[in-house]
Amino acid sequence: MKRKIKREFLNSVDLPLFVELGEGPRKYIWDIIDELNLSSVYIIAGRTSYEVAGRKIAERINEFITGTHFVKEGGMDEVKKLTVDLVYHDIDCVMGIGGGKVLDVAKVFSSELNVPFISVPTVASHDGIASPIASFKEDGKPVSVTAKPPTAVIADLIILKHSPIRLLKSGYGDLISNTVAVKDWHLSKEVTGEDYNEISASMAALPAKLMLDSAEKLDFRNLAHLEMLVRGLILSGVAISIAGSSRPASGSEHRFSHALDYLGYSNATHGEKVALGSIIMEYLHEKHYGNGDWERIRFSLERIQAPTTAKEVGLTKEQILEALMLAKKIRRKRYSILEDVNPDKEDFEVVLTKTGIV
Ligand SMILES: NC(=O)C1=CN([C@@H]2O[C@H](COP(=O)(O)OP(=O)(O)OC[C@H]3O[C@@H](n4cnc5c(N)ncnc54)[C@H](OP(=O)(O)O)[C@@H]3O)[C@@H](O)[C@H]2O)C=CC1
Ligand SMILES: O=C(CO)COP(=O)(O)O
Ligand SMILES: [Zn+2]
Repeated sequence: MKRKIKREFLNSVDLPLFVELGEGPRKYIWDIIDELNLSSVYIIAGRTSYEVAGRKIAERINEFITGTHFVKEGGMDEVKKLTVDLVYHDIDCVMGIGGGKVLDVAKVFSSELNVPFISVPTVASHDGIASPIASFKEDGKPVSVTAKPPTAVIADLIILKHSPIRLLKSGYGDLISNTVAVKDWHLSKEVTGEDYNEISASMAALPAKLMLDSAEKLDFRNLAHLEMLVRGLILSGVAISIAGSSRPASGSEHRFSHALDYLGYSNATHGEKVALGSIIMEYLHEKHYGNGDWERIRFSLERIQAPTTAKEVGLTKEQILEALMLAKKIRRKRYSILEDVNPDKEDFEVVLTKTGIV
């Protein structure tokens, strides 16, 4: 199969210019503002994240702040309203301080204004902290929106250490899901000739492997371990920018999670859903190509006390099967183990039983 190599992206990849990750990195905010020659920073935050991190940042850079918005529902409607309200304001940077909902609004808003985006995550629940992707709901259905990646990421490990543990575990789930996403991507390269970027794939897969290798002793309240997780999520975001799509970090396991969202099933977090999907899809990769170790994924999730069964995420067997069948119909162009093996409902039932998900 002759492959079409995409070369144009080499000159046009947008990557974060500044990444500050450590204890109390907000001391660098001044320097970043100075380096970027900014004068009017617009803050987007959540009520909690503002108290946890935003207020102190605002005090530090008070003279540069031109306004603050507290995210309500999130989503494209809120971005559109902000854009209409503020398009003629003097804003030369948007700083998002918060969880995924806040960062997604800030990311897309900054893209609409075409100004730099500074990402200040207060939770590390998924790889959106440094990626060019926002994930919104429209009429209750998930939609992925592509924006510009952050110009700077300022991740304070002390704040993240005290964030809800369930969200840190979700970050772990999203990161290890890259293992499956990259296998799907590689499979597609082999079967369909899809363009594949080794650097992007490695940046996504290696931190995921490191996490899985460390699962035995992982403790997210330990700063060194937490740093490994956050670094991995940042690299995952950069891998997405390099690939020009979420391909390295979103494969069949994310399609399962999107299907659950379409159907409106489960209140599980993004990371919990993609982690469950990873067990299922890794099983298929292992069974059909001997490429994978689904038990290792399940073990690692058990080890960090994240859900590995339908019951733990409030799903029935029928709901999971329905989502798996729907996952096959979503994003069909993104060739994966689902297209390759084309499992039917009975096949999926076997997977669910063998993996102990139901
Ligand atoms: N871009 C992407 O690739 C992806 C984006 N998403 C999107 O991200 C969102 C989910 O993100 P997620 O981070 O899980 O959740 P949220 O952004 O909804 O945050 C969860 C809760 O944590 C609170 N919070 C934030 N920081 C802290 C802290 N340090 N300590 C205590 N509480 C805190 C928030 O409060 P408050 O808001 O009041 O500050 C909020 O109530 C969804 O909108 C989803 O669609 C999901 C997957 C991928
Ligand atoms: O969650 C993501 C990557 O981890 C974003 O991917 P999607 O493009 O599937 O929304
Ligand atoms: Zn994800």
